[in-house]
Amino acid sequence: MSDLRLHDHEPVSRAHLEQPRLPVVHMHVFDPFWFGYTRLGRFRKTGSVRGRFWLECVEDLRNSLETRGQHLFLRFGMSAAAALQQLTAQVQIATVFTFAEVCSEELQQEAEFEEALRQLGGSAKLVRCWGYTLHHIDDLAQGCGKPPERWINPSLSFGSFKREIRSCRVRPVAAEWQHLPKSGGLSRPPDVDEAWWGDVPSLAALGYSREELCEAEEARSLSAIPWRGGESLALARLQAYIWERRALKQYVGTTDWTANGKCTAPNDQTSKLSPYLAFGCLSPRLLYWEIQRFEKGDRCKGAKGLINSLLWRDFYRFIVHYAWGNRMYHLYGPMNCGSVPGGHKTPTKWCCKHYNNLFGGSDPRLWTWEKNLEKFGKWASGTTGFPFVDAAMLELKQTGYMLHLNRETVGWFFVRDLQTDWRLAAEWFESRLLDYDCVLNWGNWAYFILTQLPAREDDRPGGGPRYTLPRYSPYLMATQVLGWGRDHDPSAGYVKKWIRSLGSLPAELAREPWKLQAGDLDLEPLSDDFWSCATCTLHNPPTNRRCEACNSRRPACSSANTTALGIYAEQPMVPPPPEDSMGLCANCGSVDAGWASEEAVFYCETCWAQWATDTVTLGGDALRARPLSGAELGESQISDGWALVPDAALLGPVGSEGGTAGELAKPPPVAKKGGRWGVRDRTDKVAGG
Ligand SMILES: Cc1cc2nc3c(=O)[nH]c(=O)nc-3n(C[C@H](O)[C@H](O)[C@H](O)COP(=O)(O)OP(=O)(O)OC[C@H]3O[C@@H](n4cnc5c(N)ncnc54)[C@H](O)[C@@H]3O)c2cc1C
Repeated sequence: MSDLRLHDHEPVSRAHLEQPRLPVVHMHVFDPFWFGYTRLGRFRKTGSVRGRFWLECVEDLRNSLETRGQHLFLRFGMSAAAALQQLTAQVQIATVFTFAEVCSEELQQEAEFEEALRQLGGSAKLVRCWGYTLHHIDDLAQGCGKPPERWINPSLSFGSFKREIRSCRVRPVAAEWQHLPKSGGLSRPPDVDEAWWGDVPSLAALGYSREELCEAEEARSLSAIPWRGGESLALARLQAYIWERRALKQYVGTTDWTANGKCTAPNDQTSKLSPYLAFGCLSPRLLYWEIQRFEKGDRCKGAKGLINSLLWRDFYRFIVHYAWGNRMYHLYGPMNCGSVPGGHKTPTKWCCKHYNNLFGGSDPRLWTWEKNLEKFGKWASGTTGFPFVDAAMLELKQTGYMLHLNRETVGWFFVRDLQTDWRLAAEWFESRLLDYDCVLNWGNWAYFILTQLPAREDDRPGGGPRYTLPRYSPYLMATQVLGWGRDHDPSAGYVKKWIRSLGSLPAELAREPWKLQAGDLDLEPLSDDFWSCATCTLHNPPTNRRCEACNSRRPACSSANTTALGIYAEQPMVPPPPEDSMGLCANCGSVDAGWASEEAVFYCETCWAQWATDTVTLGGDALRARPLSGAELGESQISDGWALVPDAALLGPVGSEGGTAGELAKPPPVAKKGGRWGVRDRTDKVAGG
């Protein structure tokens, strides 16, 4: 069983209903592959916080089955194919019902399992059922009026997907097998010794170290939501969110970034159901129908917002299945694989538009994609010097959770400002996220984050003068880092929660500590209060070092304020925008807010925006005019990625957190399975429901 629930579970329903006279074995296997290491960064594939959640889900499932007179066949330390062999020593298998997979590693395991089943001889067959999505794959063709292969292509946008899927129905929740009477209705389990069924393993038995066990333990006390796994808790959370707290009215949606105050984790502005959806403890269809039921009595914008979020899940799952395949893991993104077999030869219209977006975006093929472990290490360990980024990364590391808003912020900071191979960051998320889900994580990185690269003059395809301004700002480019910090964490409560050393600073300085200069900590007062000038008595804003009227210095403060700021006493790893943002624009001559270029020439915001618009207009044609040559896109560079980096180079400060140096130097188990970094050019068929 891969979706760890009993409601709306097609494989379980079909196993019980289609051959009611045959006994049914429910099986779950903890394959060591998932507890190994990621390919590039050698991080634990399943961090211990998620590992513990997984065990809780399985425990809950086993209990639910037992209350219905059923058992769960459990094995760990072996693959599902090996477990199948143990199973066949006791029972004869007629049919195996399972969920269809779409990502390469899961497909690889599915293929191994199918092969093991085939080698058993006999007539046993594997039936793959479609699960996971709100819309059933079999309904797409009829609902949308054309076969999905015709319209789901690598450059399909979410907006177009939504338009197409609008007329497709959502099936009712399939709960039929649960309603069968306990005796007589359900198929019986096979008659074998109790010990044979196996037990839920401990984290230690799965190979986690003592430090990792402590980490999992601590996460619960640090997290705003003490996550526990299991279908029962998922259903309780759903009930509480929709019916008890009627929280749909407060839902603003993960991508509605204009709604302020979203980074206080316990609030109801998002559902916090993602770990349950990721482990399949909650069916998206059950959630959908509950939202519809709520809407009948109480119409609200939040209901549409939450359904929209579920459509994002569908979008990624279907596009990976039909179009992206392994291109999702490509350095240049799934729409822009260049000469990769099956990839686009030239950028599509969609990607030109998106890579030249509002932010003056550029084509990822033109980037050097540094393999800079020092930068990555600072990002992952929450020591970039930008508190809004660091707080989010510390929350992820210590609890396994991060709000969508923060995922975007740290992601954009990573690609725009650190300009390091984004796949390493995606792997860090893979390891750490409690709600990790292959298509959602890699899909969001590839579709949402990678498309936000800023353009620089050097990236200009075709040469010749094109931009009105010489270069993009040398300063922090991910505006979310400061802007969203101000909007969503006005009191800096979030930042201070995760970075204790900033606790005594006023909100603005806690968010932007570089505004403190040498000697500032000796000045009075460091609070949110205005301070009055000793010379002229004017009340000055808390961040002013000198009086606005007479230029006198702020009075000295008591020693209580001289907290050790650690890394925040220094400049962050990317220069923040200069404090004084007013100046004479070198382009239009006005005195206005703006910032300087890398050549230290000042331009106002309007001219920068105009430059970005010109980039959008001109970028597409220019890119199409000059497809990159094979020489620029060396085949090995494309397919090998970081595999070209010697093992030793990967042993950085962050990599070493995944285990000892000795462990890290070993070839990762992932490599044996391969698959993920190749390009899959077929779509696997699944059985309809
Ligand atoms: C770089 C990056 C990586 C991500 N990795 C994951 C991941 O591994 N697993 C994961 O579940 N989500 C991922 N997301 C999407 C999103 O951030 C989370 O689903 C969301 O924060 C979960 O919180 P929630 O349940 O309160 O969301 P809600 O707003 O309550 O949304 C309900 C559900 O809709 C789905 N959903 C919401 N937003 C998105 C989205 N943008 N894309 C796809 N599905 C969405 C999720 O299943 C979510 O639980 C990622 C986003 C980014 C930017």
